[in-house]
Amino acid sequence: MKVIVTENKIQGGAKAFEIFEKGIKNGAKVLGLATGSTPETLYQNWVKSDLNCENLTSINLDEYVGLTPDNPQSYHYFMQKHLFDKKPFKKSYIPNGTAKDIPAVCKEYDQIIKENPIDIQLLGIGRNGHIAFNEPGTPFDTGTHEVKLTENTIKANSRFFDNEDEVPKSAICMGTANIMGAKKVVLMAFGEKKAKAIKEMIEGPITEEVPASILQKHPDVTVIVDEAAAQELDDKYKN
Ligand SMILES: N[C@@H]1[C@@H](O)[C@H](O)[C@@H](COP(=O)(O)O)O[C@@H]1O
Repeated sequence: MKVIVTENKIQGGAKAFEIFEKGIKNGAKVLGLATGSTPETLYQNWVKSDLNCENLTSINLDEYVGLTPDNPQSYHYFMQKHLFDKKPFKKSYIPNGTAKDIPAVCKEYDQIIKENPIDIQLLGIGRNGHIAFNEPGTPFDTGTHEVKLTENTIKANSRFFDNEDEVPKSAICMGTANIMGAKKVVLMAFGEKKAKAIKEMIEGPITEEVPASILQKHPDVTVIVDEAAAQELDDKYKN
């Protein structure tokens, strides 16, 4: 894995945007996109840029079950607000968390990804090492599926909701197998709360208990971390 340590998340967002911009200029057409507070600085750079996205397809990692697209906590809403309102894409896919038949939505999503292989996949990371909503213990070969969120994740994500009870208990998530199928992966992490997960992902054993550790097997991963998230890493990763 290539590790880039930046001073702070503003610089990290600028670095991540550089990678996406270069990739798109070199022909990337399908982007795997992510939500959460981490990619916000990337999207800030993106909307300020003159990059035209009208020929691009986006495929988001996940969506909460039960939240409608107009719910401000939904990932549909997040993407609209942070990117798509200002940079419309040719086609944008996000799992439908309000569908009656969730297994059918998952099957369809796997098919969408098969037909639109992801050129660059953006990721954040959870404090317990989860990527998208692939929680510890999720088999590495899983495709799109409904996930029961762990107490850990519900607690961590409750900061976006009025209270913890409002956090949905499950989500639809592109599985680890789909993430590993992307040609290139860019993972961002900022802040000391991510330091342990970053260390385990890069230096620890590859184990389903740390979902992000599978990325050690991916041939093209760039990790962008600020100094706080990099603090537990071996010095050889610090540039
Ligand atoms: N499903 C999302 C992940 O895609 C994200 O990486 C993680 C960390 O979020 P944040 O970037 O806000 O720390 O939160 C959620 O669980």
